[in-house]
Amino acid sequence: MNTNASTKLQQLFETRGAIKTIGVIGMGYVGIPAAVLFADAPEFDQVYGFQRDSKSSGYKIGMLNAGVSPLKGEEPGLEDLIAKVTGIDGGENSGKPKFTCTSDFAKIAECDAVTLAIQTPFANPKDLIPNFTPLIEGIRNVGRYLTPGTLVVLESTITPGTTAGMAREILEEESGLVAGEDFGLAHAPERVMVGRLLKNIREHDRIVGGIDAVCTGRACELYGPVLTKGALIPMSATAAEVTKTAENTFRDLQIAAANQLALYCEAMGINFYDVRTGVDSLKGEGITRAILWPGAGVGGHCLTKDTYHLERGVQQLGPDALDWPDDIASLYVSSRQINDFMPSHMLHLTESALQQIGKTMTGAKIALLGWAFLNDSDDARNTPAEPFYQAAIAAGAEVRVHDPWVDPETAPDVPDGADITRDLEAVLRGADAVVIFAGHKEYRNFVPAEVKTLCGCSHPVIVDGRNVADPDEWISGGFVYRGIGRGDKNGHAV
Ligand SMILES: NC(=O)c1ccc[n+]([C@@H]2O[C@H](COP(=O)([O-])OP(=O)(O)OC[C@H]3O[C@@H](n4cnc5c(N)ncnc54)[C@H](O)[C@@H]3O)[C@@H](O)[C@H]2O)c1
Ligand SMILES: CC(=O)N[C@@H]1[C@@H](OP(=O)(O)OP(=O)(O)OC[C@H]2O[C@@H](n3ccc(=O)[nH]c3=O)[C@H](O)[C@@H]2O)O[C@H](CO)[C@@H](O)[C@@H]1O
Repeated sequence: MNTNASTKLQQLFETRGAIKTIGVIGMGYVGIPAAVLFADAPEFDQVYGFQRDSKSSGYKIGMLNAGVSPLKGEEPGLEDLIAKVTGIDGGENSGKPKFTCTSDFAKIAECDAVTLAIQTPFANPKDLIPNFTPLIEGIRNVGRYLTPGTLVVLESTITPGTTAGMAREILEEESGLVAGEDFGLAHAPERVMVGRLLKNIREHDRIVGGIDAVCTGRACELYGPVLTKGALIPMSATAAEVTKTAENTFRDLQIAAANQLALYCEAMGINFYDVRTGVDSLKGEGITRAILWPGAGVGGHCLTKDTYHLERGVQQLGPDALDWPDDIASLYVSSRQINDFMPSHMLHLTESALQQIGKTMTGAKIALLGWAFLNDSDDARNTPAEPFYQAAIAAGAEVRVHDPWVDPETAPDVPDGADITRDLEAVLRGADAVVIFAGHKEYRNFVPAEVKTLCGCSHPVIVDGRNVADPDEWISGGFVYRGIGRGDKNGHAV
C-alpha cells in the first residue's frame, strides 16, 4: 500500500472525525448482538441493522424494531439490550432509538463504518465449496452506497484472501473508490458461541485485520468501545482470516489426535482414559499437553468447515510457494478424515458386538441415542449421527432415533425415515443395540437392568460414543459393551 494512499485515507478519517454512525449487515446470530452492543456504547450515536427483506428472514426487521429478538434459544441479556437500544423499554433511548433495523440499504451512505455478518454456508457439505452468494450481495450493496472515508469490515468466516481479494474488488467496482485510499477495509472475525453471544463479543480478545495499518487503526477505533475484558489484537486482514480458520482447524486437529489415539488403544486392548490421564499429567512451562476427548465424531458449523477454508486459502494465495508434496494430504485434512471416520468406527463397533451374540446388522433393531452434534444442545448441524444412520440403514438395520433436545421440525438435513422422537421407551423397546452418539445428560443415569428389560433380549448391545456409560455396570447388567477408546473392555466375554 503506498504511503500517499494511506495518508489520503488517514486525512479522510480525520476529516470525518470519530466513528458515530454504524451499519451492521445481516441480522443473525452474529449481526444482532454486534449491532446492539455498538448501539449501547456511548461512543456511538446511531446504529442501523441492515436486513434484506427476504421471505425467510424479513420478519426479523419488525421484531427487532419492536424490541424483540428473533434468535432461537436463550441469549442472556440480549432481549433487554434490544429493548434498551430501540427505546422500547421506555428508557433513555425512548423516542429516539439508537438502533433501528431496516432493509433500506441507501442508509449505508450515512454510516462511518459498516460491518458484514452474513452467513457463509458450504453449498453442499459433501463438496466443501463455500457459498458466498449472500455475502457477495451484501458487499455489492455496501459498494453501491459507499462514501469516501467509510470503514468496511467483514465479520463473516471467509477463506483467507477474501477481504483483500474478492471483497476489495467488488467494493471498488461498485463504488468507483479505491480501498486503502478512499475507504478503509478490514476483517474482524467473530468468535461467538450461541448461548453466550453478548459475553463472547465483550470478553473474547478481538482479532482486527486491515488491508493496511491505517485501516487496522480505524477498525480498532470501531471495536475498542464494545470490549469489556477482551483486548484488541491488530494484524493484517489475511492474517485475521487465517487466525479465525486456524483456531478451529487446531481444535479439530486436537480432537483428531485424541480419536486416533483412542483407535490405537482399542487395537492394543488398553483404556484410552488411563493413557489420557497419564499424558495430561505433564504440567508446567512448555511441557503441558492439550489432549482432548475422543468420540463418535465431530459435527457443527465451525470445525467441519473451517479447515477447508484454510486449505482453500493457501491454495489460492500461495499454490506455487507452498513447499509441501502434492500427493500427501495436509495434517489438517488428515485430521478431518480421522474425525469423519469415527461414525464408521461406531458402526464397526456395533457390528462386532452384534456378531458376538450371533446377529448381523441385517434386520438388527438399533436405538440411536443423540442426534444433536453437541451434548445437551438442540443443534444438529452436520451431526456425526447422520452418516452412521445412513450406513446402518444401508446395512439392513432398522434404526430408531431419540433426542430430548432436537426439534425434528427444524433440524437440518434429517434423512427421510429418521423420525427423531423424544419417546425414549419407544426407541429402546425391542432394540438389539443401543448406540450413544451425544452425551446428553439424559443418557448419563441409565439403569442397565431397566434398559435390558425394555430391549427384551438376553444380551443387548451398548455402544458408547461419548464415554457416558460405565463398562462394568453394563457388562454385569448382561450387555455386550463397546466404547470408544475402551480397548480394555471391548470384546469382553459374554
Ligand atoms: N453463529 C455463530 O455462532 C457464529 C460463530 C462464529 C462465526 N460465525 C460466522 O458469522 C457469519 C454469520 O453467521 P450467523 O450465524 O450470524 O448467520 P445467520 O444466518 O444467523 O445470519 C445471517 C443474516 O444475514 C442475512 N442476510 C443474508 N444475506 C444478506 C444480504 N445480502 N443483505 C442483508 N442481510 C443478509 C440473513 O437473512 C440472516 O438474517 C457466518 O460467516 C458464520 O460462519 C457464526
Ligand atoms: C466461535 C467458534 O467457532 N467456536 C467453536 C465452537 O465449536 P462447536 O460449537 O463446534 O463446539 P465444539 O465443542 O468444538 O464441538 C464440535 C464437535 O467436536 C466434538 N468434540 C469436541 C471436543 C472434544 O474434546 N471431542 C469431541 O469429539 C463435539 O462432540 C462436537 O461434535 O465452540 C468451541 C468451544 O466449545 C470453540 O472452541 C470453537 O472454536
